Amino acid sequence: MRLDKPGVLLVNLGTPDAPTSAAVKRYLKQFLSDPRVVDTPRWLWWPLLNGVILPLRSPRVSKLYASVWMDEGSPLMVYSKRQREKLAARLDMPVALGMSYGNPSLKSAVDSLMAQGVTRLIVLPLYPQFSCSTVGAVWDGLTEVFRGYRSLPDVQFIRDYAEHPRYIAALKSSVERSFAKHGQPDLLVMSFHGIPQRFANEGDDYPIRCKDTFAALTQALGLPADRVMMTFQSRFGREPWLMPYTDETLGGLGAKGIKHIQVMSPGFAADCLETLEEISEENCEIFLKGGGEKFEYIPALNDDDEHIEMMLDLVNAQR
Ligand SMILES: C=CC1=C(C)c2cc3[nH]c(cc4nc(cc5[nH]c(cc1n2)c(C)c5CCC(=O)O)C(CCC(=O)O)=C4C)c(C)c3C=C
Ligand SMILES: [Fe+2]
Ligand SMILES: [Fe+2]
Repeated sequence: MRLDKPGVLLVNLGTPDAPTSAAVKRYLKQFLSDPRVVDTPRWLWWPLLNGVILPLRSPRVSKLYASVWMDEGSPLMVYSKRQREKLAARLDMPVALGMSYGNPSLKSAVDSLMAQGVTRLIVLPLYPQFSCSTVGAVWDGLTEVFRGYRSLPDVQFIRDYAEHPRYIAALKSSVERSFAKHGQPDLLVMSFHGIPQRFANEGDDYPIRCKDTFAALTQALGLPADRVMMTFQSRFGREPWLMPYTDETLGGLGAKGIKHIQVMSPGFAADCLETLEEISEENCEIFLKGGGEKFEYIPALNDDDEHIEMMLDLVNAQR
């Protein structure tokens, strides 16, 4: 008889092993070679990626990583490891952490669960809003790992959790903590990572899921429509991405008399380069240069207890 032994696979994007040009190049090469992320025909993309993007971007971005690096490592990794540890402490089953790109790889994580006798994988990609470019890539990565196995586990795949009541409640608490500490701002900006508009046109429901989170959190906070706004950050390449863009929007707020803002990035389960540098540093500067006066960044849920409780709920719903 086949035993039923569940185990949890937490997945996030991945991050460089070190804030050096070589490590960032290695990471970006794997990440940007995934057709889920950049779907330009390979014959066109390969020479561009290897000849232009990696040589130019890696040294520049490695300096940005160095500016947010923590004593224990890259913020995304530090918070992801804490999330794994805290969730494991609350569950009576093995919990492993795997990254789509870089280390620890998805394969190392699935291998470790299988070695512990797991027969049922509960896969939790830590992306609250589905996108083909993130959750789709996790699915692909898993099937690639399974390609090397003679026997396969049962798989329960949590597609996303954009409106999960505990996710919204945890975000609400984080906003209320920030309002209590810094005062209520003129505007609360929810900045989500962007994707090419074309992906959405072709069926990716990511923008709908972002709107779902935005609407649920706005309602939970009881904020009027003119005190809250949704934007998209981290544009890459030349084609149009989801709009409005965070940087352009923030740059224009001061002139409209909006002097105090707080910005949160509810799509990031853990703080990382895109929040700690792009939002807290770059976009803060853009807002202040445009005539804004007071800017605060509301941290990601990271290893907050309420966030771990939400993960626990998502896993327990699969039992
Ligand atoms: C090239 C296209 C990209 C798409 C599409 C994309 C989607 C996407 N990404 C995240 C989450 C994260 N992205 C992070 C970094 C990052 N993203 C891209 C490009 C795309 N992302 C690049 C090139 C980078 C690396 C940094 C840089 O060179 O600018 C991170 C942070 C990683 C870290 O180490 O801290 C996260 C997290 C989501 C959620 C998403 C689609 C919804
Ligand atoms: Fe990204
Ligand atoms: Fe960025």
